[in-house]
Amino acid sequence: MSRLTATYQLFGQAGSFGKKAEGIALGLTVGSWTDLPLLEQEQLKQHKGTVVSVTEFADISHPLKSEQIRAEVKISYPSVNFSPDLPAILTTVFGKLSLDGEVKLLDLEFDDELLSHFPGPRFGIEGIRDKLGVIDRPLVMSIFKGVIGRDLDYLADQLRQQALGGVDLVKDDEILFENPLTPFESRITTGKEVLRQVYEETGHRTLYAANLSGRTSELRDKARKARELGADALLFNVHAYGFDVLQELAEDDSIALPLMAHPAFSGAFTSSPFYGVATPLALGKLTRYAGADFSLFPSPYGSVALEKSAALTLGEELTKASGVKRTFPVPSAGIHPGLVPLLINDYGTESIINAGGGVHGHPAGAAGGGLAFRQAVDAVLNGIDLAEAGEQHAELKTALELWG
Ligand SMILES: CSCCC(=O)C(=O)COP(=O)(O)O
Ligand SMILES: [Mg+2]
Repeated sequence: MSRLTATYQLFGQAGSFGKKAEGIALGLTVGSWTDLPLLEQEQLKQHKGTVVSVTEFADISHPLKSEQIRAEVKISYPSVNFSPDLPAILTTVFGKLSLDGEVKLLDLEFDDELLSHFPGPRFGIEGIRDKLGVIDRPLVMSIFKGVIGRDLDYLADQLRQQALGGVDLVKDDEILFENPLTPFESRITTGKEVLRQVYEETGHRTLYAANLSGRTSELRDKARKARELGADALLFNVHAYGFDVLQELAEDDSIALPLMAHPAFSGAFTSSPFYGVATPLALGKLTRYAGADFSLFPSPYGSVALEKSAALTLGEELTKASGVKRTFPVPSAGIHPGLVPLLINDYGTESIINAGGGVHGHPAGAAGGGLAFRQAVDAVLNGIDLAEAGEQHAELKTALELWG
């Protein structure tokens, strides 16, 4: 019988966790158990949650309640209890429970039967590399900045400068929504023309991800229109909408565009050490299962930093072998060329170096900023120290002087 196993973090008195875990396993499935007549127990057996393990960490006490220690409990739920979609799954394993004190959902393990309902990314790392024709290095992405209140000409120029810097991808900022100055459809058609011109002039291909936004009921039609207009990819604020909305978009054959998941709003339910959902599960495994080809997240070193082990586990969740294609890890926020060695060391070549301010803030403009990143990537892959590479490349040297 197919089952889903959830791992939770709890705090409490040593020795108290077995009872607590049993309460969760029953409370989220059949309710009471030992009070039931044998006949009813037999009828409900296949629906009952089961405590798989209880692990107490006697050496890790609660930072504010010293009498309490940390524990991890694993509970398995029969898949027959829920329909195979993330809203039903999340409500089963962490619905009412998420409101019940200091409980954090750390992980979910899907068996093969359940995973077969989650096709994952349509393109994945290999599919995106095929589109770009780049197979042997981390990709470089930049972000439109300061474009609210600006017109299409301004956007077109900013896009041209970024593409001339040799970046592989450019994404809208997640705060650029539908607006009269730069409507979604015009951004796509104008962007396509700008990138075509740059390709003709330089032979360099850049893909543009426009922000798919608006009411949920409008998204499918907007995304289909984007495809008709020749869009390269779509940015999506998945955590403001919900995983299932992403999955619907990813599975729709009439959309069939790469989808870039932005982490906006996720901090609201991942950041607490005591509550919510672990970051590697939310921005890693579930974002991948829901079909994102790219997952953006705060790197361990930039301006909005994630705790390092969570940031590394997140990257592993996106790329480790599983029944679905791999999602590109995109560690972001406050990234500048001096961080490229750390990023490649931590995330390897199957990742994307992504920067907004670190591209646009370059004294030689966005084109110089993009070049500095590409020079930093090439230096790292060739085993050359950045400072040494900076002696050969003026853009990199300037960036290192500015940001270190
Ligand atoms: C919090 S990760 C998302 C990255 C992002 O959307 C962004 O605008 C980063 O910009 P920055 O200038 O910090 O590179
Ligand atoms: Mg942004």
